[in-house]
Amino acid sequence: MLSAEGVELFYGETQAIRHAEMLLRRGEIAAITGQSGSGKSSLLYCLAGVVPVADGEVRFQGRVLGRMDDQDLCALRREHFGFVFQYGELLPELTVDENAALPLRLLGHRKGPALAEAREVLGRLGLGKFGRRRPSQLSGGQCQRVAVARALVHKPTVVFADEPTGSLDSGNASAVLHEFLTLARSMGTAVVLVTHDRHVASRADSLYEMCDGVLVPRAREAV
Ligand SMILES: Nc1ncnc2c1ncn2[C@@H]1O[C@H](COP(=O)(O)OP(=O)(O)OP(=O)(O)O)[C@@H](O)[C@H]1O
Repeated sequence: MLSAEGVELFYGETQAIRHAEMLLRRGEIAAITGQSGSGKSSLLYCLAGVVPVADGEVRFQGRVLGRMDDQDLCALRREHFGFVFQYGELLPELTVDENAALPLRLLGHRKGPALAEAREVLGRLGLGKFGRRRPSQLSGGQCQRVAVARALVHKPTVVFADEPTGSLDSGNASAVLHEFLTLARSMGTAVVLVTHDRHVASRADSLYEMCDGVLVPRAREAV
């Protein structure tokens, strides 16, 4: 469904990704661990078509992202991809419901049905009562759940999650991650999860380690 074939990425003289090979199947949860600065986030951006690769190809459902024009790539990302970042990156002026409904609004859904969908997903994450609050009125864990709801509300094909629980304490991180992966699995959504946390990575179907720009597949027992 999503693949990287010989992907290379440079920032000026710095080579961030060296010939990365990866295959993500429908509904698969893949985790990428590795030291700070090893290139995990950079690979995520390549896979999501956010940065153009210097060499090699990223393919999504048979289409080479690097050969698509900006408009088509944006439309593909909007429909098929979801994103969760370390700090939820919620919009402070919108309510929780409105934040979670954003991807549907960007896809052209009317406000009422989009909010109803958002409330349904928020409810599955235990936030049914918080829809009318602003993000500033939520805890860190609740904000990350809203970010998860926003990433999944449009039932994307794949969610890219960059340290989605990195800002939370370990108990909270574990709970949010469990809810995130359970919801993604129930929707058949694939996840590429970047994390420093090897325990978090052990919940994935497939594991990779990024070592100085080189992506190395790892056996589950190695974690
Ligand atoms: N915009 C940029 N311009 C120049 N160099 C960059 C840029 N972004 C990242 N880098 C460099 O590319 C390399 C990989 O960075 P990247 O953020 O992908 O690593 P990471 O494994 O995600 O790190 P962390 O776990 O700390 O987030 C690092 O050497 C970093 O300094």
